[in-house]
Amino acid sequence: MTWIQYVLLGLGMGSAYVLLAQGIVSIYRASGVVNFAHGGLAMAGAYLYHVEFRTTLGWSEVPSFIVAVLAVTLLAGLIHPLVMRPLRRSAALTQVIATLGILIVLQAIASLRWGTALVSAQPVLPSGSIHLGNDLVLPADRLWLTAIAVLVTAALYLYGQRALSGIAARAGAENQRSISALGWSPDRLSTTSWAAGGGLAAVAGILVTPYSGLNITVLTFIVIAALAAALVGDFSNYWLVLVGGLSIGIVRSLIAGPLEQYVPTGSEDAVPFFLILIMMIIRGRGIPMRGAVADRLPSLGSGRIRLGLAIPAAVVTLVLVMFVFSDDWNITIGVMAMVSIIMVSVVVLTGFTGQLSLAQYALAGFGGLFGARIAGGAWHLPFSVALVVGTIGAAVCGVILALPALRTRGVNLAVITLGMGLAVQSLIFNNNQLTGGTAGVRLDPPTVFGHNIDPILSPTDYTVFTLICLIVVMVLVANMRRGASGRRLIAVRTNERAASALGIDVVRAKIVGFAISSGIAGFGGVLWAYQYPNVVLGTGFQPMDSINAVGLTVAGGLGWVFGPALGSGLHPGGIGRVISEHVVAIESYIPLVGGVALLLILITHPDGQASVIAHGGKRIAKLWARGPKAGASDAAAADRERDERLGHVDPVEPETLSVRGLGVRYGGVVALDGVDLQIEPGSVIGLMGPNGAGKTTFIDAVTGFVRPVTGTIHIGGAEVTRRAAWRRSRLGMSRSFQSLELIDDITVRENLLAAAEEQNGRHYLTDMIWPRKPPFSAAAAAAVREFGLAEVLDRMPSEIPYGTRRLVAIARAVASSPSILLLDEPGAGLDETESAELGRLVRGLADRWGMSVLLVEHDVRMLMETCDRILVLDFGEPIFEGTPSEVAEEPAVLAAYLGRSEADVAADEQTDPEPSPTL
Ligand SMILES: Nc1ncnc2c1ncn2[C@@H]1O[C@H](COP(=O)(O)OP(=O)(O)OP(=O)(O)O)[C@@H](O)[C@H]1O
Repeated sequence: MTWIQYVLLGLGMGSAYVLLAQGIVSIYRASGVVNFAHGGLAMAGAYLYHVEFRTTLGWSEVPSFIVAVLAVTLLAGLIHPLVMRPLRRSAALTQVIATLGILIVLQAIASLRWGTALVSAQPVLPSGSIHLGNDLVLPADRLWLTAIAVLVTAALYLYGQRALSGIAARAGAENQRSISALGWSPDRLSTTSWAAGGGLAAVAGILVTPYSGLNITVLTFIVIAALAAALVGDFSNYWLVLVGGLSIGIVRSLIAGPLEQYVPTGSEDAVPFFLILIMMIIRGRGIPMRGAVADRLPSLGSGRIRLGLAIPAAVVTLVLVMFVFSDDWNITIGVMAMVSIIMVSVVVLTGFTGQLSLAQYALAGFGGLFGARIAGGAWHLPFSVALVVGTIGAAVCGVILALPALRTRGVNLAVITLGMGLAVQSLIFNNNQLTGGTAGVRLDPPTVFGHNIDPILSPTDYTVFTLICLIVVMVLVANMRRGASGRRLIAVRTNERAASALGIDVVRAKIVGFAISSGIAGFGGVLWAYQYPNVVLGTGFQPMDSINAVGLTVAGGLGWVFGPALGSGLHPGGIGRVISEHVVAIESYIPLVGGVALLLILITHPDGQASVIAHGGKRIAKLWARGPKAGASDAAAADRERDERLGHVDPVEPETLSVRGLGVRYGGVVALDGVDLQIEPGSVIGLMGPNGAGKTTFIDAVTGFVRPVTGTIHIGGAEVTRRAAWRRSRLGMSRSFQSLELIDDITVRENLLAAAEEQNGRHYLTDMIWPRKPPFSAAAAAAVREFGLAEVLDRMPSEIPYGTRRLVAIARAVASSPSILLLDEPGAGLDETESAELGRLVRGLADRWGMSVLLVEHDVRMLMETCDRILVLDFGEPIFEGTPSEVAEEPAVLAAYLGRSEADVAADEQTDPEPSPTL
């Protein structure tokens, strides 16, 4: 009986999640943005109603409710044009971070106006109990709440299905242009959805506060449950969101009730996280599907350390700290250095690897926890050991965190990591037995080489130490960026499909990215923990700190190693604290200033302060040198000469590709059925067929991007049918993509290097100490020469003409010296002369390099002139295989192209025996 009672009680809280989640989904459906500030809007509504209007002004319930909901509706309606609209062309990552910036601002305003203490609130809905018999009592307010949730769900569903503006809003999330073409203004629709979503958030906040209590963090983090519910409905299906939200409410209620004795304390807060985790494992994909839109990502620095600037800057800072500044200033600089180290972990993970984690302070906390357990408590091991153990421990935790990231990406990963941060805080950091609860763990003062650097007694020494640590971490990460491992991580961030095709083990790259980033966060966490004699994990490493860290890193420059140092100035313990103490008392305004500054920077310079400095620096250097520097051009010429010297063609390892009975289905669509093909070394086999015949699917299946339902694939004697794409690449199979899929964030040279260099896991560590920019392999150098790319090697792919980019894509596929090369419409978009030249180059790859080449092309002339044999597909089935002249005369082929019967085509042939040049 108790169980049913708890289920009924859980419906109440679950309904609040549903209301919040439906707001998130409405905003997402219209504008494509996951609003992490939704809990902040709910909080604003709740404070306005319960504190401002009901308590302070003494208004009655109805006007308080109406005005509070309208106020938040207006606020959300303004957020769109003021913040989100200017960012509509920015990276999805930037937009998510903008919503985090809004959350920071809302929290800062709420804390200034209403403080941080927990406020209890009067019930809003009619109270009383409904007796259901058998001692079952259902509080009437929960029933009301559930009814409201169901009604709102039904209303949203009907609006989305029936109302024209609802349908247009839904279409707008996917393609803003399509709805403009239909005469709707995407901006107005998005603004309306933001306003409506905000209103719903306010309703949810007002109604849920009597059960949850009210302070600035409670409602902010209820949003995690709402995000989990939204995820159940895949941010689109309102009814599934209802089921998800109610289920989370019920499970939480059961955990707080009859299941309490079986689960650790704090488990109810972890429920949404585990639900999200399960959803990800069921729904996620290892590699994104073809057609997944490559997002524009924040731009990246080159990782080059300008010694002429870096050494003087480091020396001056250290001299100032040691001999000029007071202890007070030095404490601030120490805080900024420690925060910067944790933020460098964000650069590695989000900047370089493209994984948005909102749990970096949880990882820093693990570092602090392991370090404190080793150095405090019974062990009493030295500070240096604590640093090592904290770093390694956090890196191991990061590997565990990486597991869900292997099947998800982008915003979903942000949701899951935010949930994880909260779960870690509830289950681990607030657990008395593990962390000493509010008393914390006592630590001995740190010593380095026997020298006491106690942060309380000698803060300057501790600051000098943390600054040296920051410099070392920055150098290691800059080295990594310049080395093979940096290229690999960036390839993964930019395009997982292209990375796999280059032989990069995407899974390993992500795990390593998480491990290195978490190790750095853990290292920073140990330093942070040692600031105090007693480390209290529950308050020292909070989920909101993780959000701030990402925000500040973006403000500083997510793609630059020195970005965190710039962003850390906006940290509450940073420069603002000193100004507050010595100039004007602004301490309580620092979070607000930080949040507003973040939003302004995002809108004006989405790539952060570092990008402005880096570009300004480049411009000054150019002016200074008045033209390219002699030294630089000498180096470039030397590079070129060395590449040229290597530029003779070594034949590749000869291998035959054998495909037997290949079949692929996409749901009900049979994309390929029983296709056989053999390609011998030194030959070019063409694959042709009308649009949708299955040509790209064939390449996808052979190279490991789509799993076939029937058939086998062999490279030489080795069967590879079930092997991952990157493994096939390493066995000598390379491909190009119809849509090129170049790695746009690195230069052409780095694109070729990423393909050509040996894929060795050891580089992830060695690069940090000694990054390598190896000369091109013989194959890559020959490709550069044959494809005429020497002049564009040091340019970004986006800076070179389209035709040259197509050549870069092929050169990249050739750079690893593959035995088998599959080219997917390499000539698309080229004019006749360029196509003819390309055909000759492809022929050369078979004749002189000895490759087994598959050429998919619509340009029939190029196929006829280049291929030894041609296989023709139609509706996924092989209809003919033969020499080019046999293909040109085959009625079945002409019939497939012309959409006519074979008999008609044969009859035409008799009257006009000339083969059609266009087929
Ligand atoms: N991810 C997918 N989900 C469902 N169907 C798909 C998917 N990808 C391809 N298809 C379908 O499979 C069939 C073969 O498509 P494919 O792109 O391989 O043809 P193609 O010959 O390469 O066409 P094109 O010349 O236009 O590039 C088509 O009917 C296509 O609609």
